[in-house]
Amino acid sequence: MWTLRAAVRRGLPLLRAACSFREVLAPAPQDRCVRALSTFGGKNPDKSRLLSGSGGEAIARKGWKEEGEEEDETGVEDEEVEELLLEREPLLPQGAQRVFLLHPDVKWGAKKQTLTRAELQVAEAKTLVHTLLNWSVEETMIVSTKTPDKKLVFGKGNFELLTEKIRGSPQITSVFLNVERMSPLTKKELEAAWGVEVFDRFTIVLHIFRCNAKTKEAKLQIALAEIPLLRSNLKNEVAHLDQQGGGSRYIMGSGETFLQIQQRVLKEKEIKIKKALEKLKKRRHLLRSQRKKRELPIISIMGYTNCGKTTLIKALTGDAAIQPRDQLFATLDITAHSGSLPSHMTVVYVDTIGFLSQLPHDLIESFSATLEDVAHSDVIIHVRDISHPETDLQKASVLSVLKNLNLPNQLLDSIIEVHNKVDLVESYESTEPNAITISALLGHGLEKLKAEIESAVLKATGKKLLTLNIKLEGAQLSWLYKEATVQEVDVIPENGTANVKVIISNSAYETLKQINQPSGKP
Ligand SMILES: Nc1nc2c(ncn2[C@@H]2O[C@H](COP(=O)(O)OP(=O)(O)OP(=O)(O)O)[C@@H](O)[C@H]2O)c(=O)[nH]1
Ligand SMILES: [Mg+2]
Repeated sequence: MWTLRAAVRRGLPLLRAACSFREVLAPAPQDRCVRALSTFGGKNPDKSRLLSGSGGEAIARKGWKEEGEEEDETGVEDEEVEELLLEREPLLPQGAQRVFLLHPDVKWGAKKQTLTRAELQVAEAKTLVHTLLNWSVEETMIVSTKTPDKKLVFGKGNFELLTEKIRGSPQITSVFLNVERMSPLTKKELEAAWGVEVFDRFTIVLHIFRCNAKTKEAKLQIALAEIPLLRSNLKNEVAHLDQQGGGSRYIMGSGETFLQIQQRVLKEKEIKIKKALEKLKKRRHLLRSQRKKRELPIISIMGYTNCGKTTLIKALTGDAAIQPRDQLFATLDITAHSGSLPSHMTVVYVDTIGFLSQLPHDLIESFSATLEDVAHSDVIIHVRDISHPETDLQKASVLSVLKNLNLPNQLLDSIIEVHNKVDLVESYESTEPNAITISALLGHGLEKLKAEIESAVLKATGKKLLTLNIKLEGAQLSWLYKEATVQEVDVIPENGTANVKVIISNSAYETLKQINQPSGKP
């Protein structure tokens, strides 16, 4: 008796061909503008303890690249992207920064944050700062305000105290005002009063995104998200020029003012970026339908940033080339990796961008196109870092984003919730009966998870996993190869039959019975 691993024969060699993307296969280069965090909540162990991969298979490393594609068939030239990204002003100053982290706390009214506490928001803001190379938090302060929308954010008394404090602290080189977005006017006024640069959450997150984006699509999406920022900066600059009698004057011979010319240039840039993104999106749709034809089930791995999505995919696929990093927004590009389940069924795991509560709106919108792919998956795994003090809030943020993605109800109802990083919580017991507890880093709980994924895939795809006894003569076996997914064939030479393990839809199974009654048990 001999065994043929059909999954290996049929699936994986096709997929190996797709591993030519050096950009993602190569170890992630040391980013010049962001760093890996040495700790997150002070708990993450040394990365050298990551499961070492056993050389598992990886597919479609960049976007949805698959079999037979040329290195770049996206229809969007590198030069085109480079041109669109040219002349971008740095968002943050280069070199070391000692930051005064200032959190405006609204204690009541519509602007009050109900789901979180100021201390935890500050902890998240600190993690963002620590993601930046050579940046440190010099001091943190939570200051209450009733007027977060006013130009100077704080009431008169608090504002004066803050000004005195910042002006009297030469070691502070900049202020991180932990609000989602600050108007250019507020920024200008605060910087004038405090004598240092002031940044909001949007700018910091955008900077981290710029540093971590690797594919054309991610880079262009970020460039698109920057356009509103450029527009409001432009208005600000023109107001400034106007004060000096310049911005609104007509530029000789052009019939346009400086403001109009700049606005037109921005509009043209926006249109070009959208066009390029549209081309990339079409490409993704094409690849998606090719993949569907091959009937590889798709499992999307989603969750809050830094919860361990990439580490889990590494553990499930054994792919040594995957490089998780202890960093917020380490993954910005949707990538797909193949793995196999207990029955040897080959599935595709899709790594996605992590969520952050109060992620600036423009950024969410710019990434929603990439997340569209999630709607076409068969199963979603929601990974949670249960060692994080705000794990419940993180869950709520992720679920609310998922709801807004207009995913089919069936997909939403079958989310597998995974409680990761159990190794960091002593005697962890989940209160949620269906959750699966794992340590992606140490490889605990993965077999149970794989079994759960397998049954979810079979349920979602309406397929059965059967072992059929098939006569070798005749056309049954080749019919099964064509119409179903053959997992394994155990040939029994003594009676000229084979036990065939197959994943098959109900309708195909009925047809098979009519064409040629199999002589075995399901
Ligand atoms: N202790 C422990 N650390 C883990 C576990 N899983 C992941 N980590 C660590 O958590 C950090 C983040 O892991 P990633 O896999 O990059 O997280 P991610 O969700 O992909 O993050 P983003 O791509 O930034 O959204 C890394 O330092 C991992 O080593 C786990 O089970 N236990
Ligand atoms: Mg990741």
